[in-house]
Amino acid sequence: MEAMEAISAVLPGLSASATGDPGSVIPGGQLIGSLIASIGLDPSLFVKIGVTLTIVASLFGFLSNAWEGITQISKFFSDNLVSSATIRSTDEAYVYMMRWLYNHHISTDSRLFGVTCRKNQMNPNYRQHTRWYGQEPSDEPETDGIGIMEDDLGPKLKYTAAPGFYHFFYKRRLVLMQRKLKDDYYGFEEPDVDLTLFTFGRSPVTLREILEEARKEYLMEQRSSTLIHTTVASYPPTWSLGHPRPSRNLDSVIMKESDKEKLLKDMKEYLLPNAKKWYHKHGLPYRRGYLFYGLPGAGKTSLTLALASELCLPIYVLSLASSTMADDVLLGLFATLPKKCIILLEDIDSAGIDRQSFGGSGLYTTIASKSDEDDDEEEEEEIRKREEKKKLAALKQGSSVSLSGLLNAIDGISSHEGRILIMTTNYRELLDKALIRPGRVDMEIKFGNADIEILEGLFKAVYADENDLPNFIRTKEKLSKAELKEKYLEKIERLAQEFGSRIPSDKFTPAEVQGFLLSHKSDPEDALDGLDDWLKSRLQEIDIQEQSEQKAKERLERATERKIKELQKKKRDRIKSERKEIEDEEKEEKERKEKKEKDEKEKKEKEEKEEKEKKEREEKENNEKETKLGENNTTETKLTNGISELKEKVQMNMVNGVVDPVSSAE
Ligand SMILES: Nc1ncnc2c1ncn2[C@@H]1O[C@H](COP(=O)(O)OP(=O)(O)OP(=O)(O)O)[C@@H](O)[C@H]1O
Repeated sequence: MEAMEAISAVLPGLSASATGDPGSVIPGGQLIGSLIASIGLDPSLFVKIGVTLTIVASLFGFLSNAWEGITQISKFFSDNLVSSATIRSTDEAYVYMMRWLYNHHISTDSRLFGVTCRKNQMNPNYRQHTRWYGQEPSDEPETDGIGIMEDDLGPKLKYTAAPGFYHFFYKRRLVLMQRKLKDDYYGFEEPDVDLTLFTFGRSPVTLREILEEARKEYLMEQRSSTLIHTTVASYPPTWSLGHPRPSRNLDSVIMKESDKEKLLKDMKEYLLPNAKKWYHKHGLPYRRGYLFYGLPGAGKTSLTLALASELCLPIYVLSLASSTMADDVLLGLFATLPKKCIILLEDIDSAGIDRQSFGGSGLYTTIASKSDEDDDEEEEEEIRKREEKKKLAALKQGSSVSLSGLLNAIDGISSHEGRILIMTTNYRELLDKALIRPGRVDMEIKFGNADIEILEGLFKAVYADENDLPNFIRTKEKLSKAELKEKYLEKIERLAQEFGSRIPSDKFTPAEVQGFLLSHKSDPEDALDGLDDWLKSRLQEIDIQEQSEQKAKERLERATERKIKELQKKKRDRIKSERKEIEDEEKEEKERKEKKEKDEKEKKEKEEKEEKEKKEREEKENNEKETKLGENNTTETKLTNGISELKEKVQMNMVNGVVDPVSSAE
């Protein structure tokens, strides 16, 4: 009964039916009521569920409206009352900011943090540059601004703020920071991150101050390093900043002092503030070019790096031997160079190799265009050069940069003024003259094997480090630090001279000698002790190498000789066959002429004969005619005479009356 009352409270129609009230509002209510009653459920449960659902629904509605309201308010705030700056991790400014955050201990000590021991974790773009010259990245500050330190066990962990919201105070102002992964990051590639800074208020001044401070701090730090830009293998290739390399002291490059001084003076003069005006006044493009040529490992790249450090210029490195390099790419890269920089063009001999090897234009066109009458010697020399070039081309992966493409890039319209161009090559003799003519190359520096001066210099460069006073000077005297240093330097000077005198001059590259010294870097005397063994083994190696090179050279010479002979034979055969052709032609011509003359003669004779015959025939005919005429005349005369006789006879007969006049006449 109680149940029925409850039901009737919730479902009046249903209860009405149940009680047999004909005024039931819900059809079937009676049936549902009796079903609920029959399974013994308390209908008030439904009431409670219904009420709860209603409350939850209302709460959701309220919350969603409240969220909407909050979103609107926050949007209003961010649109009107908040300033923000967003930096992508692919941008250089990101590096400045991350370094700044690291320096100021912001985000690295946050509760949520990312951890890695890998280098350059956050920036895939920059990571590519660590492959510069095949070297492993050093422990210099990385692109996400955090230096990796190593302990004895290996790289230490580094901490970065995880994606999310952080806050910090800058000049007593609250700054919010959000690190957010790019939306299209799927987890299997390196994450690209957006860093956004917010300040309250409509003025962006605080944010700009932070960014400017970060930029200054970063660039000041970089002053002690050289910024090296390389190309990224994207399409089209673009410049990208690699991780900075520690500045290289010019003194650490051992070469002829006079060359070094001359070069530095020239570059400094070129970079003087009024130099540009001077160039323009004299109608010259404001550019300067240098060629460093010679053996590999003799210091060309080292000198470039040291010059960049000395002159505080960034370096832009381009390798023409790279297979991705092409004329249009080169032009594009030159066009985007900054106003003052060093552009280092490596392996310039590889420009145009393909073209020359396959005889498009250039050297081989020149050969081809030479007439056959040229000196054999000259031709042999050209063939030799060609063989060498082919060999070289085979050694290198073909670059598709043509000579004209390179020249265009160097001093074409799109080439910026103000830059210093340094070209390096191991094969100066293979360069096109156009490439190294004055105006493109204003100064050349040759790098060769180490002579005695360089050997001593290399020794001193490794051991005479004033900051690194050695422990190998053992003396019982009590010496001050300065005295100890002097003594040490004196000793190094002596050892350097000994070192220089014991190594054959011009036999080893500076890189080789440096390699040996570095294997004894903690003790100069140790280096001298090990020198004989090293020299013996190296000289043996060099001997073997020279022998095999000699053999290869001889093989090449023999092959070249054979080729030259073949070509000469071909040439002789060709000349011979041409000569024969000419002779045959001349003979044919002569025969033709003779035949013609003969034919003409014969024809003439024939004509003459015919003429003669004709004449004779005519004469004969005439004669015959005349004879006939004579005969006719005789006959006529005879006839006339006969007729006269006959007439006379007839007349006589008539007179005599004997004959008929007609038959007598017949
Ligand atoms: N003249 C030098 N003075 C000091 N170090 C040198 C010198 N030459 C070579 N080295 C050392 O040898 C190594 C190779 O030198 P570097 O790369 O400058 O040679 P390179 O002439 O540019 O060679 P490549 O033609 O192969 O590019 C470097 O580690 C460098 O420090």
